[in-house]
Amino acid sequence: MSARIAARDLDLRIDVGPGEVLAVLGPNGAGKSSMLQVVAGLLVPDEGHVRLGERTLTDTAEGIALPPHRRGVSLLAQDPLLFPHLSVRDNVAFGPRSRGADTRTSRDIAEDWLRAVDAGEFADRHPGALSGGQAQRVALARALAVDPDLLLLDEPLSALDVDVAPAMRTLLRRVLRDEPGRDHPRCAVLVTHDIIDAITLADRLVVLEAGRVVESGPVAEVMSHPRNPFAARIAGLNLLRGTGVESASAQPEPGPSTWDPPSSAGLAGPHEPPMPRIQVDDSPRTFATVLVDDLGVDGCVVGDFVPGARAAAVFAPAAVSVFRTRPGGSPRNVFTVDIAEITDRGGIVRVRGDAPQAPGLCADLTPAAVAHLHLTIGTRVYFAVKATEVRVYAC
Ligand SMILES: Nc1ncnc2c1ncn2[C@@H]1O[C@H](COP(=O)(O)OP(=O)(O)OP(=O)(O)O)[C@@H](O)[C@H]1O
Repeated sequence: MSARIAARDLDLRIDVGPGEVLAVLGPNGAGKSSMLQVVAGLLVPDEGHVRLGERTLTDTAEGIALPPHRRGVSLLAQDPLLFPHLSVRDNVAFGPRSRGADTRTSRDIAEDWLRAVDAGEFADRHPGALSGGQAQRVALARALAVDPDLLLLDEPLSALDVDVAPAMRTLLRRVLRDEPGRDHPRCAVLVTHDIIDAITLADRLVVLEAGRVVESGPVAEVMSHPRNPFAARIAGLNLLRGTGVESASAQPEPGPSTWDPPSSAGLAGPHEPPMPRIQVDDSPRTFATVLVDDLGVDGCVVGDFVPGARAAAVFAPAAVSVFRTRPGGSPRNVFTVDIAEITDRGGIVRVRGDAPQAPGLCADLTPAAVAHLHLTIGTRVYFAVKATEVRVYAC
């Protein structure tokens, strides 16, 4: 699809491969729902097209705008939007019936899908007698009962209690991934705020910001190499962006080092060096610097890197050591940080602070290290990270 909508400052181009599940993430107002509305036929862009396989659903240049029910697309929204006066069975049978199936066949289809989403026992109830999780399962059955080629999911788990969401996620995975009896897998677009949804359900991820695609790629690739602050935040990584310069000064430090996995959560009091890293390869490392304002951040080059072009320096909060006085000695990147937030993350304490060149840098410490360093909001500290823990790439 491609869509330009001036009133929403939207200018998007997104492709989904056959059988692929695409997760769409982005901050509030980024254009995620508008994108789904364009694909579902609820919103006509100023300019653009939507194609599904061989079929054109929208083409502003050709004056084509198929109505929602003729697109072969189902939209499952946050709100199940079931018809309150119909039984669950008739809610699900409504789609096949309005596409010409007789009453008997429509009800058989409905019952098959209700069983597939573990909601067969609710067939005779009315929506008012269902819990939120049950209603959402029925809504999924209703979306699938019309056998769509494309399923659009708009935060389908966000209205569910935390204890119900995992079961719905498992169910979505089953219908998206392992669906029996379909000669070609259907594709799906999943709008979500939850990175776990993207990791567990999607093949690829796009990140929207201000109506534009700012990241796109396989989920693991985007999460390990974010190029945009929003993607870095959901990936749980620190990201600084600046200009790439070749580095003469940064030298690898002795000893094994790697990026994945980061060291134990233990790290990083002044007297507590990071745990040894697991050596994953012996290939020689190329070091480079990302110049962020007046600060050079040294790191290992991974992937593309062009001196003089924009580059990202990325490191895990677990790789950061925190000091009360500026550390000297071995070559490290050092940021002067004023602590803005200290949060408990279940045995790990995340310390977030603002450096002049980089607001919102994070370090993960043990509670003992936080106590030992007497850290509180407003404390000035120094975040240090070895060049071997920083990945540098074009962005
Ligand atoms: N009905 C509307 N009329 C005009 N502008 C709208 C309308 N709905 C949304 N917008 C604007 O379009 C832009 C994209 O909004 P959209 O709802 O698509 O974002 P979103 O990523 O889905 O946000 P959220 O995560 O908050 O649901 C925003 O600037 C928003 O204010």
